[in-house]
Amino acid sequence: MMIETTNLTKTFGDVRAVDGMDLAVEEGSLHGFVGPNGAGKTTAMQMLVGLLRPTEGEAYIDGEKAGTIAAKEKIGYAPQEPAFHESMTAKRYLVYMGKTAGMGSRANERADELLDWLDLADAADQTISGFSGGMRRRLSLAQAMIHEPELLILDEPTAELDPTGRRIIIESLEELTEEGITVFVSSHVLAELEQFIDTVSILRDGQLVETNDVSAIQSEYGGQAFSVETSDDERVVALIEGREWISEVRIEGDAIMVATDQPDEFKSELQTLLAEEGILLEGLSEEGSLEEAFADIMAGGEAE
Ligand SMILES: Nc1ncnc2c1ncn2[C@@H]1O[C@H](COP(=O)(O)OP(=O)(O)OP(=O)(O)O)[C@@H](O)[C@H]1O
Repeated sequence: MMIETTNLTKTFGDVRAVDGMDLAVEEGSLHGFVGPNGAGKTTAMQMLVGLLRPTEGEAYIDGEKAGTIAAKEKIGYAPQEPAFHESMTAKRYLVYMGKTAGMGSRANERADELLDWLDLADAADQTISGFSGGMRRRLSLAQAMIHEPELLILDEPTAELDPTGRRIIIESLEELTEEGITVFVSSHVLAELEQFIDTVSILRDGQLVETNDVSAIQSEYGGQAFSVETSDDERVVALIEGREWISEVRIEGDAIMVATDQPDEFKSELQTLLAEEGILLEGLSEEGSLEEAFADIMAGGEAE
């Protein structure tokens, strides 16, 4: 396991910010760490990176106890509110961070690679104080990656970004999947992560509510729901019932309600079937998403 915690707990006075968390994240996975504001995500991450000491329980990073040098060397961390040396240029800052991590002359080349990768090459020689919010997030990600860590821990890397800024970060994280890096990324908006994470843990009031494959959570909580209107609803229901890309189908009023954990498959198969049968598609709208499933989990009091 890349991350393994047992009864990980942190209390601040009466507040159990993280409460008996047993978490396991496999090497190479892209793991979403999701929960509403105040759920304990930042506190848990700070224990994993060794910035906070657990009140109870333990955390291990690839077998090394969290907080030890051996564990820290494996981790790249981008905090929720990154703090930079504002008067440095982006390039100098990255090289400096690389050297601090013991990289030597390779830091220079690595900084250029990362600036390039994160669309910051043109800003390499600008001082950080003039950077926009989006540029700061990207620089923070570059900083986390400078020493080629095995595990990236990213605290809400897309928070407060405009859609373009979000897209650049998410696309960058998607690319990491191919490199086998383990990514542990938090957000309070599951929809932002669900397109690229493979496993997810959901945290509420310091406790893990659920930890599973994204696809399992999607099907457990109904997956994606669609409302479909056609010229012959009954015939369509008869045609699609029992197909492996359908979890549930029924007629509700003037529409067919469909739940599926394979929405893309569903949409393309439905269109093929309707065309073959000469049935008209009069309306197709998305009714629910993992985000709604998440809202149900949050509201459902399912914590152990
Ligand atoms: N240093 C601290 N002293 C006292 N209470 C704290 C401290 N740090 C966190 N808390 C409390 O612990 C709980 C969890 O906070 P934490 O920041 O870990 O949540 P979070 O899930 O990261 O939330 P957000 O998405 O808002 O950052 C909150 O109730 C918070 O007020």
